[in-house]
Amino acid sequence: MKFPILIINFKAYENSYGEKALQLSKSIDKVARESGIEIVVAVPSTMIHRISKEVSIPVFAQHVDAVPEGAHTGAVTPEMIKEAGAAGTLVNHSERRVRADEIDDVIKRSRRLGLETIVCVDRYELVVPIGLLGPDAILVEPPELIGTGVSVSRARPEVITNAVEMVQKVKGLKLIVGAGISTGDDVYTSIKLGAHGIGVASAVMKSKDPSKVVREFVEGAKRAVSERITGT
Ligand SMILES: O=C[C@H](O)COP(=O)(O)O
Repeated sequence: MKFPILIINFKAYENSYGEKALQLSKSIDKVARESGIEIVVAVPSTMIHRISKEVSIPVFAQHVDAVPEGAHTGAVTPEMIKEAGAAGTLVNHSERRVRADEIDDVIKRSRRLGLETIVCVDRYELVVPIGLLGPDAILVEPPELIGTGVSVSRARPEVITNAVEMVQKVKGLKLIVGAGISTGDDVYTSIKLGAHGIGVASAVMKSKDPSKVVREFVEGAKRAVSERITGT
């Protein structure tokens, strides 16, 4: 992963699968290539193979099951998503919580397989304990703001500033923030406050013009980074 980063979680929206998801991924891929900003799409497991063959951006799973290979009907393991073409996986999303020992197992197995992990937590207090398990990034999202269009950067900026302080205690760990991110300004503010990127779903997936939204996000990220460089 390169930073700043935008994580676009397709969840199970009506355009998260099939031809619509493929076209959406291709349009996001184009924005990423034109802008040079890293964008990851987290897609349903059934779409990993199809999308990863057609785009150059990293394709992530939204979840994997921490079960060993064997008799586990319906399970999707880290090995399966790797073979399908995934570059990594989200872990412990608030809509798909798992136990701490499962988070640990998925992080370790993923690393052995060359998969990256982004572990979601619902509060900044978990950044250090979960970060010490060794994921590539932590995604902090207050659950009450998810899908509301009211962004964490506007409604709860202290979540970001506290998480920024915490993430510095874990060497190499990157901080992504999300919940309600809707505008380029939300992305700008999140990165200005010290996050390495943002996670988003509804603002892109429910938009009539998702590419436009993603372009606005990219502009927000670029503005924040250039101001950091110039110290403004
Ligand atoms: O994974 C993404 C988050 O749950 C954010 O969702 P949202 O952008 O719809 O608030």
